[in-house]
Amino acid sequence: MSKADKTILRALAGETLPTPPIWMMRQAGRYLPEYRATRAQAGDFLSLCYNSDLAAEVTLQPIRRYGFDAAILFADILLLPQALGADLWFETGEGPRLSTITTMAGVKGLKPKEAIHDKLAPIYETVRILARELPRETALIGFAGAPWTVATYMIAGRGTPDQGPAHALKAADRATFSALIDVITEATIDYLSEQVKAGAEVVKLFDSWAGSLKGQDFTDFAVKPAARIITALKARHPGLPVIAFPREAGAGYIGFAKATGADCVAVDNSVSPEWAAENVQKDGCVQGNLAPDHMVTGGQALIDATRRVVDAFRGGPHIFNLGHGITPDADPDNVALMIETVRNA
Ligand SMILES: Cc1c2[nH]c(c1CCC(=O)O)Cc1[nH]c(c(CCC(=O)O)c1C)Cc1[nH]c(c(CCC(=O)O)c1C)Cc1[nH]c(c(C)c1CCC(=O)O)C2
Repeated sequence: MSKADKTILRALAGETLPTPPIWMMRQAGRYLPEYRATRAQAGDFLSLCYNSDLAAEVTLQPIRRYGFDAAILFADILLLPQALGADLWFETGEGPRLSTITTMAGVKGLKPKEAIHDKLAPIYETVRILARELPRETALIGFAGAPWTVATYMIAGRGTPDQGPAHALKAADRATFSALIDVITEATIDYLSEQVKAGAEVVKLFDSWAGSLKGQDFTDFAVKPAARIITALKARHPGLPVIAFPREAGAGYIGFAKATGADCVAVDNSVSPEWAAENVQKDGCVQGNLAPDHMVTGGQALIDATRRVVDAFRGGPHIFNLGHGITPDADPDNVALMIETVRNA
């Protein structure tokens, strides 16, 4: 089998396949007992991210268990801010905490992008291990956070329900806010480029909080940074496929692929698959969008909803996925049922 036969790469190139390739956001995660065991062996989540052998191991676990068509590098979008000089830690049961950046002096105090690779070297090593060890039919996806989403954590120092602190800085001190977006954008290009050099075949940009950017802000801080990153990456790595995920963008999903140069737009489950087929898939490959709750609840409702997603996207290129990451309370048997349903639909 040659690289060109990997089903995800075919879908990303615009091919309509009889059965959509499938992978799952957060497919390596706490719902899997083998993940919990390896995480315990590493000590904590960040130690797992920076231990290349163990990070490769947890990336491979869902591939062995389920035979997904793609593996996603095990890491986190907040490793980049840490490499830029922010402090980062995870509060058990709560989530990430970072030192905050809210002034121009703070932005100027970040490390130059050339300095990020020392800290991120173990991530590139994880990619190299995976490029060697993955089954030949499995594509390897690298990723980074999109600048807006990463900035929301760097400004607030934590996850926030409405991204209030980032919106406040954007309103009060546009120059500082824009300078931070620029620093993240430039560093993200180099970070993803190193992942590609190490063996990532696809890259995905996670803009988890894109939905809270409205109007011109969506254009300036979701569309434009993504376009800049994608243009630069494709100049360095001709033919590199890119998936963009402007989560909860709603009408902002329309035209996003054309405006950014993304080969595929991942859609969350707040839009119906029929709407996404009509409005987004007309421009190319779509990824999504089964509600992650079905991985908890299972049963006939899971089967029906899975078939509905497959049927809605049958007329064009599609990568089957959830609308957001699988949650820790999911039942691994429901994942198997979803995959069986997709492959027999
Ligand atoms: C916002 C964001 C983060 N990280 C990420 C995003 C964007 C996607 C999204 O919206 O989910 C992206 C991410 N995080 C992780 C991956 C690895 C690849 C994958 O499995 O999809 C990816 C692509 C591992 C992870 N990142 C995290 C875990 C759980 C850590 C653990 O094992 O305790 C995993 C598997 C931790 C994390 N990391 C982050 C938060 C808010 C949390 C805490 C919430 C939680 O616990 O689920 C930041």
